[in-house]
Amino acid sequence: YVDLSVSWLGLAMANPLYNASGVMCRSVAELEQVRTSAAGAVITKSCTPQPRVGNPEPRYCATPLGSINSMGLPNAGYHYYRDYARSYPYAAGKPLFLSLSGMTLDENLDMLRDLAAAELPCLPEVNLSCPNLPGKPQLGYDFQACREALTQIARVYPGDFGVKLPPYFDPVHFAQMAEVLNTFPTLRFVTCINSIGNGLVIDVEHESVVIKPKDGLGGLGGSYVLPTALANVREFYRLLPGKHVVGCGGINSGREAFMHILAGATVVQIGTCLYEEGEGAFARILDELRQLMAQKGYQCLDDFRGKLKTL
Ligand SMILES: O=C1NC(=O)NC(C(=O)O)N1
Repeated sequence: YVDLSVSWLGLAMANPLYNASGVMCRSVAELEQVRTSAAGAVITKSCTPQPRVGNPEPRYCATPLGSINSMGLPNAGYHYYRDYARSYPYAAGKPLFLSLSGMTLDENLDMLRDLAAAELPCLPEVNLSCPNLPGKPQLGYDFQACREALTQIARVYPGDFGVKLPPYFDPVHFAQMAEVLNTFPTLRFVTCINSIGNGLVIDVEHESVVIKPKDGLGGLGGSYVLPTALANVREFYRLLPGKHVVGCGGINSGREAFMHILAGATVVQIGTCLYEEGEGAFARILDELRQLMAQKGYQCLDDFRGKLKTL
C-alpha cells in the first residue's frame, strides 16, 4: 500500500498535488473544479486589490515542449478571492492558499492586513515573481527590495506565509536570496519556480511571435523549465532549514512529481499540464506516482523526500 499523505504547516493533505497559481483558479467555477478533483489542495489566481483585465490576447500559447504566457495578472480582485476563502469548506480537508500579487508593496500590505483581520485558515503565497507586467521588474531579482518588502509583510501579517519565487540561475543568487528568506521565521514556504521570464517562441510558418504582449516575450512553463525548477527546489531545500519548498515547473507525470519530491519538495503544483489536460491530470499523475513508488518499494513520501543522491 502506498500512502501519499502530507502533513505540513498544521495542514493534512491526502496527497501532495495541487494547481499552480494562475491555472484553473481565476473564477469560483474554476476553483471548484480543482477542489472537487483529485487535487490535495487549491490555490487562487494571484490577485491585485482591484480586478484586472490583464494583457491583450493572444497571451498564452502551448507548444510540444511546454507553454509561453504573458497574462498580465488578469484577476477578479482581492475581495473576490477573500470571499471565496470565507465560504471555503476547510473541514473537507483540502487546504486553500491565497496568491497575492500587488502592483506595489503597499498593495500587498493592504491585502495582507485585511487577510490577517479576517482570521481565515487559508495561507498566503505572496508572488514576488510575475514577469509579465510591462515596465515592472520581478521583485524576486532585487534582493534588497525583497528584504524590505518581507520585513513589512511579516510585520503586518503575523501568521505563516509563503512566497512564489522566480527561477535563479547562479549559486551566488541562491545564497543571497536564501540569506534574505532565512531572516523571516514566519515565512514558512517558498514555491519554486514561477515561469522562466521573457522567453520568445517563434512560429516558423507565419514567421511570427505567438503572443501579443511585449512583442512576443513571455514566461515559459512546462517541460522547458523542469531542470531549472528541480535545481531551485534542491538548492532552496538545502539552504532554508526548517522551511518547506513547494515544487512547481515541468510536472507532466508521476515521474516529474517524484523528481521534485526527491529533490526536497514537500508538495508540488502543476500548471501547464493542468491547463492543457484539465483536472483529470491530478488523478493520472497521482496514479503514476503511486505506481512508481510501489515499483521502488516506497510506502510513503518521507521514504524518499529530499534523498536525491549525488555522485
Ligand atoms: O506570476 C505570474 N507568472 C506567470 O507566468 N504569469 C502570470 C501572469 O502573467 O499573470 N503571473
